[in-house]
Amino acid sequence: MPDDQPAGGVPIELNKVTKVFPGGGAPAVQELDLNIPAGEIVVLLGPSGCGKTTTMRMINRLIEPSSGDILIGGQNSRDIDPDRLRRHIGYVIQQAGLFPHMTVAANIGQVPKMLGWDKQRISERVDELLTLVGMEPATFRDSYPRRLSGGQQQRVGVARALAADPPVLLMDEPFGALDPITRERLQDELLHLQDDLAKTIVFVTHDVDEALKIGDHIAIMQRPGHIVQYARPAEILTNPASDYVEQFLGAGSSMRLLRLTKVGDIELDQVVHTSEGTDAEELRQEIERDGRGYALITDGMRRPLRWINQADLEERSGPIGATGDRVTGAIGHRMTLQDALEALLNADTDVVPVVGRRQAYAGALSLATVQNAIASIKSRERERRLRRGEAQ
Ligand SMILES: Nc1ncnc2c1ncn2[C@@H]1O[C@H](COP(=O)(O)OP(=O)(O)OP(=O)(O)O)[C@@H](O)[C@H]1O
Repeated sequence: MPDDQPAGGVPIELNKVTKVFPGGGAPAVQELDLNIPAGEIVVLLGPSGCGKTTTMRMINRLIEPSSGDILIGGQNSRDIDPDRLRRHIGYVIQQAGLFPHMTVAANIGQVPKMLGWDKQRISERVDELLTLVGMEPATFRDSYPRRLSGGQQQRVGVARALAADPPVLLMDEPFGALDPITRERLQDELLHLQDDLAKTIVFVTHDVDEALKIGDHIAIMQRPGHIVQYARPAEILTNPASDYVEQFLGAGSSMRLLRLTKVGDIELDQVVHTSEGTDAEELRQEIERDGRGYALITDGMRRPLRWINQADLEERSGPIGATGDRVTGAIGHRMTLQDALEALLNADTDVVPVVGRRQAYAGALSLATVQNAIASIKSRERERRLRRGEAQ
């Protein structure tokens, strides 16, 4: 692990890791195997006491494993000095764990200071990180943690963990104490940050929805301290490995798939679409061939303008011009299917146009399209499972 760390993440491998606390009876973690790919967010998900925190804390050696190996970037963590290891692994906990007597800047600059950075470099880094987590440096640099809201404290916690640009971040229920709206916002911000940073992040939660949203992979844990399923979120939803997993996930897997899937990821309807210059008679014939009875009129940049019905075109010729009913709302291709469904239910029409880059027409969505998409995601996951079963 060189001191001059690359910005991206490194893989972490846990091999048969066990932790028995002195006098603790059953192991807190038992022969746990886990491969965490570089640059991914892996969520440890499970009920209280299943060993999530113990597993995480063994990675930075806040807890020493009783047996087994943990490799970080290919190097056995036993061979790395614990202080040095912890300087290369950012750690974020619930309620941020900031030092109350230190300013925001001093909190963030703590590890760089230990690493011997000069004052100027630390100060620049603090400002850079505050900006990164959405806090105005001039306003917050000299504040004390108690003056900050829970969400702001948590942002500072993330900034502090990122200070020395570690390849690995451990996050132990970092948003657990926040109200639902702040929590959602910080989850979004973390995903946004991760797009650029590509750290290896181990994230502990017992909130199923948080895990599904944040995780590239999810490890579902069961007492005593082992993993019962390790898979991508969609697979866990469509193919829970056991009754335990199914029960833990609870009801509503289809609703959760709606939340996981983006409009741009599904097959959209394609409706007849054309510009205002099109001849009315030609369009009428095209609508008739298509069979839906309507078409979408777009502008020169292919942005949706109006819906037009076959009946509006009867006995007309020449350019269609400004005929038709104005499109009142479009669905963005980055929206989740859940948000799209909400938009559909509130729309004046059964079909709503979907727009991609520069608001250009990309397709259309109806309730039936969404329903079909969910059915096909489920059947794809089933097929994948069958193929894998045959390959084994
Ligand atoms: N220092 C300790 N000494 C003895 N037993 C411990 C210690 N820390 C944890 N344990 C036990 O190890 C088991 C796993 O605890 P751990 O905190 O890792 O679970 P968890 O899944 O993170 O739970 P939670 O969601 O409640 O934080 C529990 O039975 C707990 O009581």
